[in-house]
Amino acid sequence: MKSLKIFVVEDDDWFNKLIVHTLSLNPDHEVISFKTGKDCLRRLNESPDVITIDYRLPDMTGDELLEKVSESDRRIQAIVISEQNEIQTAVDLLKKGAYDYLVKSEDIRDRLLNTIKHISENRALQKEVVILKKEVREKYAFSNAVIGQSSKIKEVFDLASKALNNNITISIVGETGTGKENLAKAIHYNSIQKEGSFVAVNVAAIPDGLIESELFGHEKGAFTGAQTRRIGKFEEADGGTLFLDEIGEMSMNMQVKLLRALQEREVVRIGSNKPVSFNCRIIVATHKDLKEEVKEGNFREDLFYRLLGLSISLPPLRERGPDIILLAEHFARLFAKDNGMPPKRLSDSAKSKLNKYHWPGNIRELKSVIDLAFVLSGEEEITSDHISYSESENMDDLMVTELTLREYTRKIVQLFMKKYNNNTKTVAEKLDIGQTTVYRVLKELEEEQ
Ligand SMILES: Nc1ncnc2c1ncn2[C@@H]1O[C@H](COP(=O)(O)OP(=O)(O)OP(=O)(O)O)[C@@H](O)[C@H]1O
Repeated sequence: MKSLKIFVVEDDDWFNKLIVHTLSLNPDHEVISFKTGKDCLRRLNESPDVITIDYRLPDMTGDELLEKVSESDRRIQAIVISEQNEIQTAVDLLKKGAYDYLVKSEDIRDRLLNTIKHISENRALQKEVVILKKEVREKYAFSNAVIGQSSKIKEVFDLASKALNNNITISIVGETGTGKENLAKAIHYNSIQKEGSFVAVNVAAIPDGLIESELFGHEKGAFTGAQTRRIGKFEEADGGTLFLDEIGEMSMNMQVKLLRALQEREVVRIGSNKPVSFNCRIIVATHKDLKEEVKEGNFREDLFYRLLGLSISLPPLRERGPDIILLAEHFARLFAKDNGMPPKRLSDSAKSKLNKYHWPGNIRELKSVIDLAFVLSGEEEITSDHISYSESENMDDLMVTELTLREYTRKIVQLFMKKYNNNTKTVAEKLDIGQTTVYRVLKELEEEQ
């Protein structure tokens, strides 16, 4: 299939042939020629991508035809071709929506091909953007993006769903890796803000001196290094969602400016005195207890209340019961898909090991544990042998995870075996138990695997 349909409207026979010939040299172009504006309008329902319009047609002027074309379909790109180089006419036509204004000069063929090439590239990019937007939307459809069926995560879904049809500020609190940004994106792509952009700023990652310009933008020359004007994240997120991660790390000085911007719903770029209004949803996230931060004088109380909005608390993974395995299976499928590999299942021993761990790094940690297990495991199955935690399991960690006495015994024996180089005699002495007990526990562990 030809990728670009071009209508050529030109009453001069010789020039018409020249343009048609020039454009038809590219096999991707389907070129249809007309002598009058009316003939062209009659076939507009065939949805051309581009129309080249002679400025002086026998039945109407170039701008009349341009207006009719844009009224009928704004996506059609019009190139007006004129005998004379009249700047004012060119400006007027471009204002009316013409893509380009070319003069019938010697290099018209090259210039026309160049313009068509730009249009073609723009079209391809636009198509790509539409496809990508659709993909992102599918990826962040709630059921695909926020995996979980535990009662705690269901409460999160219920709360989040209340925010989809309005622009209420949302504050998400949760330990590191609990999925705060993931939830913020899912809310954005399912909300009335979804046509705008999702713009994320990690407050903790930007040095204090740069955060104002990052959020509010700056004018050219506003400070050393500001070589061009740059719009800030508030303006970038206009119509969409601004996600401020690690808000608890913001300096007091910047908190005052943020409060002012949120109250006035406008920002002032550094080096300017003209306020620019914005209209975006704000979602903030933190792993800190902001109320405590307010009490300690690290966070402004007025800003705290301004940002509180709909408050969603994301539970740590260890409190999400069945979600641990659901997520583990999800990440195993994802790893297989991303790497073009066949899927693998999780053995019962693997599931049991995953369920017993206390997950200090939450979902992010689970994802990397599963990625590694996938790589280390055999063809079809991930077993407990392939599951290893980066954090060494010391006695403190042991107590964080809730286990039965029998399971604690096994863990303790395992730890001591590691510590004393698998010397069962020393382990038995250190634990003040018989060596046969050590053997029995080790045998049980072996049988379990
Ligand atoms: N419920 C979920 N379902 C599927 N994937 C999830 C879920 N929650 C989080 N993830 C994934 O876990 C990883 C960590 O999530 P995310 O970055 O959103 O956490 P965070 O709380 O914002 O982390 P931090 O506190 O470090 O900023 C990401 O890869 C994310 O896609």
